[in-house]
Amino acid sequence: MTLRLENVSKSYDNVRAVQNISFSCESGTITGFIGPNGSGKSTTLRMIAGLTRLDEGSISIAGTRFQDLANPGREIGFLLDPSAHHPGRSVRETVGVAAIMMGLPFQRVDAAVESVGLAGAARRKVRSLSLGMRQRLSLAIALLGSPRYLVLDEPANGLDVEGMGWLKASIRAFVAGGGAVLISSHLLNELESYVDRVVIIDRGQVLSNSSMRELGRTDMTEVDGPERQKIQRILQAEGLVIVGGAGACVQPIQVASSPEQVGEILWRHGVQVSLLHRKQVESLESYYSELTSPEFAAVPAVKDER
Ligand SMILES: Nc1ncnc2c1ncn2[C@@H]1O[C@H](COP(=O)(O)OP(=O)(O)OP(=O)(O)O)[C@@H](O)[C@H]1O
Repeated sequence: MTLRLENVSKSYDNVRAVQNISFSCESGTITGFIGPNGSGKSTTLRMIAGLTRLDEGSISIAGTRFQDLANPGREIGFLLDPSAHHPGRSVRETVGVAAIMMGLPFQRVDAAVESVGLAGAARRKVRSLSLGMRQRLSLAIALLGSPRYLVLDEPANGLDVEGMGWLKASIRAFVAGGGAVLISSHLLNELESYVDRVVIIDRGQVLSNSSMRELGRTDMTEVDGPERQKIQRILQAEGLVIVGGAGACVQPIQVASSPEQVGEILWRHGVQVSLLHRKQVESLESYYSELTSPEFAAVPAVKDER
């Protein structure tokens, strides 16, 4: 059971919002989806929901395109835009409309409203709800059809401390039941405490896709030598991501890979190396900062002049 994106691209006029990205979310796992503002997260999540058309590539939910799902709300739940609900409807009516669309009995509505802690606000109009309450309402609708997948765009926005704890517990319970969750967030310290995998995106491209376990073991390598441009060119040609120190920078080149791999590649190419050592990843936030830092990030591949 997999939510799979393969070579997905999307441009708006001349903005390349998403460029050839691929990753998948397996059942029983929580995948964090992180990146700077404007890096393409919402565009990607909206493409999964069929709200934004793909230019290229494919997205499938357990092998089926979203558009082809017979009853999408029973398969995959979305929390994309908490302000999308009609402001004049009550909480109960809003969930009720969703239940009708999914072909669910109205009896499910009160339980759903209660499960997200909104029983006391069931008759309040959406326009009078706080952002955190709208997030809870959106989650009630996302979970209403007992889907197997959940896609959440910044669900923690507007939640208080208790709300954050509740959100985490809800996501964990969903995954414990065999579901798969894809969640975007800027709260990296929070995210680190409960995701299984993390996909880092910047300028529409996936920079890193690894499990938290792998990330803990992921080595950043610092490497340098008299032929710095050549080192950069060779490592990029071998598919490694340079995260800093390239070009004319005075710092060593930083590579998102192990020193063993970097050393083996450079040895194979006969390049002289003056420095090669491991730089440990301390936290998701520090790893993310290294990958996406404006001075260093997405170091463009140097042209192969050979
Ligand atoms: N409807 C649109 N029309 C034109 N450009 C758009 C549209 N939606 C997004 N973009 C552009 O696509 C790029 C990616 O935007 P997107 O909203 O996917 O980023 P994001 O990672 O979700 O950002 P944030 O963290 O700020 O929510 C940005 O350059 C944005 O300006």
